[in-house]
Amino acid sequence: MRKPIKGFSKLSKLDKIEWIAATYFTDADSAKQAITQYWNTDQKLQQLHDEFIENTITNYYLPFGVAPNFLINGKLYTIPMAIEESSVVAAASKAAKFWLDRGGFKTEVISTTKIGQVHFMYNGDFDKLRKFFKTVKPKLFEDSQHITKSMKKRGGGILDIKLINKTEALEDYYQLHATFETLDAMGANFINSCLEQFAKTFKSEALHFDDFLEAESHIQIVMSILSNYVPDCLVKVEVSCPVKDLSEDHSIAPHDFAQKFVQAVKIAEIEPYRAVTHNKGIMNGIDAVVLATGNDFRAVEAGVHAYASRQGAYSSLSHAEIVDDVFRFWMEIPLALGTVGGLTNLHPLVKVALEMLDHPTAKELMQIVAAAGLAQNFAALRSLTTTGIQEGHMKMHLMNMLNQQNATAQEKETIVAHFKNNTVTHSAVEAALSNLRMMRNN
Ligand SMILES: CC(C)(COP(=O)([O-])OP(=O)([O-])OC[C@H]1O[C@@H](n2cnc3c(N)ncnc32)[C@H](O)[C@@H]1OP(=O)([O-])[O-])[C@@H](O)C(=O)NCCC(=O)NCCSC(=O)C[C@@](C)(O)CC(=O)[O-]
Ligand SMILES: NC(=O)C1=CN([C@@H]2O[C@H](COP(=O)(O)OP(=O)(O)OC[C@H]3O[C@@H](n4cnc5c(N)ncnc54)[C@H](O)[C@@H]3O)[C@@H](O)[C@H]2O)C=CC1
Repeated sequence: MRKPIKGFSKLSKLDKIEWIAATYFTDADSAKQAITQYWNTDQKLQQLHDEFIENTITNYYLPFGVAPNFLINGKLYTIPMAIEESSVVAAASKAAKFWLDRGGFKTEVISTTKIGQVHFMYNGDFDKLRKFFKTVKPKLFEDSQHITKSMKKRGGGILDIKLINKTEALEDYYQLHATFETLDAMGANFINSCLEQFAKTFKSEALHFDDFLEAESHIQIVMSILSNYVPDCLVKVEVSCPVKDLSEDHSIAPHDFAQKFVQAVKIAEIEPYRAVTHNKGIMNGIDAVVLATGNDFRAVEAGVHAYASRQGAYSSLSHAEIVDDVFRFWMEIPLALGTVGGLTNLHPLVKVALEMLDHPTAKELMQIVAAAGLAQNFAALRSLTTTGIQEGHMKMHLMNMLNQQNATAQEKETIVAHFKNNTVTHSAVEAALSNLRMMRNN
């Protein structure tokens, strides 16, 4: 029977590994070897990674790939992508190359407002609370000046604070609902610091507000936190071209392709089962760039999916139409991103990614990330509505399958050549490899 451990966090990295290896693995030495082989030989670099999180025992590598040829508002980018799934980078690259000759991606930042809330409980007369809020509002701004000073100088800060009555949904529940402009920062720390200051001022000032009865003056602050739902931090991305220009090969007529493509998008607009997978395809592109640029993909994921449900049912993030023989494919997506703060100035590969993108502002990064998402969606839908997804995906997945079978470099070369003209499936790869090995042994 395994026992819990006390004080694990205080152990050294080596002692943590020793304990894990001894407790959970039948072959403790191999486990230790598997864990420590990913340590970086540069101790300073390793320490930097160790200190990103807590109880770090090793590094977990993700491939860092690039998708070239992204023409966004007339500027050419090579987009860095950190992702484990085969075919995503290839798909983004292929879509970028396709749209390169058709005007590229047109993007526009619609808004950059972020939101934070102080959630509190008040048992009393709402009119008195409203009056108190009006009186205290200037002091909420004033008391947070030590936090907002530099952000204000840069052109950002607190935009507004509102009192919201939520008692119809939950007894005694109110909010201070604040909006912020955080410029090049994702803003979590700035917003949370402001909110905690609002909460402090709000609670203490309530104690001295003359109109409140004794019970009313004791406001209970439940929590102060930014929201990852950012429907007003929105970017738009679009591609379009005459339908006749959609043709690449002659397997499907451009008009038929455009119609089928639009139908596929319409299905995702009205059918949640399909919409989730459709949007997953978009997030293939978005998450990979968000990760490579050191941004918070959980925050982005949560916000994007909430946005996809904003009309009461989960729906497609992207839309398509054919008007006057012009094909148009677009989406609006909420993205709270930073190009300063967080990991952006710390992780050496994030610095590489940001330099590769020409040191973008947060607004520029929103547009680049959105283009990667739309490109991915275009590539997936083109495959789905023409060849089927498996052909391209399995072609890219071939190397993983060969690695699983411990194929040698020479075997890989022969098998890849074989599958240039044959359909890749797990059983076909296994059969081809075993044939090759049998022939060699005879
Ligand atoms: C996979 C491809 C691109 C093959 O497409 P292909 O036509 O066989 O590729 P190709 O060999 O003719 O090359 C054309 C271009 O594709 C790119 N490309 C091609 N191969 C590579 C490679 N090895 N490394 C880097 N880039 C590559 C590259 O840009 C290349 O141009 P070049 O560089 O030669 O000038 C195509 O079939 C495709 O786009 N498929 C879609 C794949 C996809 O969406 N994958 C995501 C995983 S599936 C999923 O999770 C989501 C999904 C699909 O369920 C979402 C949904 O349902 O909506
Ligand atoms: N719910 C959530 O999403 C939460 C996320 N986080 C984490 O917070 C981190 C991001 O927080 P941030 O506050 O963005 O990072 P941060 O606090 O590390 O850096 C941002 C700071 O950089 C400074 N700055 C310098 N130049 C600037 C410019 N041009 N524009 C704007 N600010 C500039 C400002 O002081 C700003 O507050 C992420 O790692 C995220 O994972 C933390 C708590 C909750």
